[in-house]
Amino acid sequence: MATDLLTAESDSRTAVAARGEDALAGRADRTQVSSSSVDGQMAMEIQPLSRMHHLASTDVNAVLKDLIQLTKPRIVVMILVTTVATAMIAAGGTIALPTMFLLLLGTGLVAGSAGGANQIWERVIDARMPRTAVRPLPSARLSLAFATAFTASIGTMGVMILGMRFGLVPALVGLATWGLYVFAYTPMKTRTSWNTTVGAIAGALPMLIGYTALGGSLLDVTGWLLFAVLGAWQYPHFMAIAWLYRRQYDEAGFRMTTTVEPTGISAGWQSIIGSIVVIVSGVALCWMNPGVWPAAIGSVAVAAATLPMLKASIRFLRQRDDVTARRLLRSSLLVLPAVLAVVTVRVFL
Ligand code: HEM
Ligand SMILES: CC(C)=CCC/C(C)=C/CC/C(C)=C/COP(=O)(O)OP(=O)(O)O
Repeated sequence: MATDLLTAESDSRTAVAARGEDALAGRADRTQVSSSSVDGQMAMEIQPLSRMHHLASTDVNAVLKDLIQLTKPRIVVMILVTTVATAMIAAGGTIALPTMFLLLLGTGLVAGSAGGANQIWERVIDARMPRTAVRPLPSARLSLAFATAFTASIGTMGVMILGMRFGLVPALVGLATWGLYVFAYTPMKTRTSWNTTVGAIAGALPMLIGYTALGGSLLDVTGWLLFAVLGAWQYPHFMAIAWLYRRQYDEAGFRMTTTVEPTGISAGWQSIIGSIVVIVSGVALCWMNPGVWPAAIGSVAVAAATLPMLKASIRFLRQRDDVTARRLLRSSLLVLPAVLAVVTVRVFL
């Protein structure tokens, strides 16, 4: 998973970026919108004229692939990992499979819709970065209308599933997260590097969807400690990315910590502080349930699980280059599930 992200910017990506800019600038004279009915659903895409023919199964697969890409699937999967943990912590026991399935479906659809709305909003600026130019909208593989209809449909379905099966609170938290991510975080990305803080709040709020869906309350300290773990984790996670893509961000016009403070010292410190807050909130979570020994063992386990990310943050601060940033990103993606596993298991001891 991490290898995809970490792959060096290739020439082909740059070429796609140029094509995407062309398409968005209306210079895509070799493209044409086509539509076809697939399993009762209208599927639309913009295809090169040379490929204009009846939609074969490969085209259907390509459209499905693009729709999945529109939802930022890797982020959604990781959000669902956090949802499983928070739901189990709130339930304090096992959860019936159909209940878990509906929770993951509802949360996944809302999160995917948020990713889609973000890509719709950023379709022009995304065409300027090799990393994002390959996305379905900047590279004109999906039409704006189809992407919008899909994003609205899955978002509505997700909120309805959460509301009807789990109640108003998780549904409203989902809606608020969507709104914060799309209407606050997304426009802030080109204005101020404080966007990361707003993004971290949006990224951490899904913790409260799973938590409130399975009986937790918004007034519980536990729910907010879970929120703090994910909120703080995003600093090392994103500072590594912000360093790796700093030139692309800068050239495209995004204001990130590493573009406004290019030495990386601020990014390094933010990663270290974020890692420490993950340990502190994780340890606090271990003490929220009775039992001194399980709490003490859990605390040591949380610290041990987060240590690779803290060490990688310190190494990055001391030697700010792509190698240390890649290690930091990789460790962040391993540390989050590990910490969540520890605090979840602790509840059952
Ligand atoms: C301030 C908040 C965050 C920012 C700015 C951020 C940004 C990013 C970016 C730019 C990528 C690269 C995507 C790509 O390769 O095109 C990424 C990857 C990823 N993010 Fe985040 N992210 C944030 C929060 C989160 C959250 C809350 C989660 C889930 C809990 C998450 C999980 C992931 C995963 C799993 C990847 C995939 C890594 C890979 O492709 O190997 N991120 N993030
Ligand atoms: C339930 C629900 C609504 C969940 C939504 C939560 C969500 C999608 C969080 C994402 C966190 C985040 C800031 C990602 C980066 O986006 P980016 O725009 O910086 O990434 P990009 O540069 O790759 O587009």
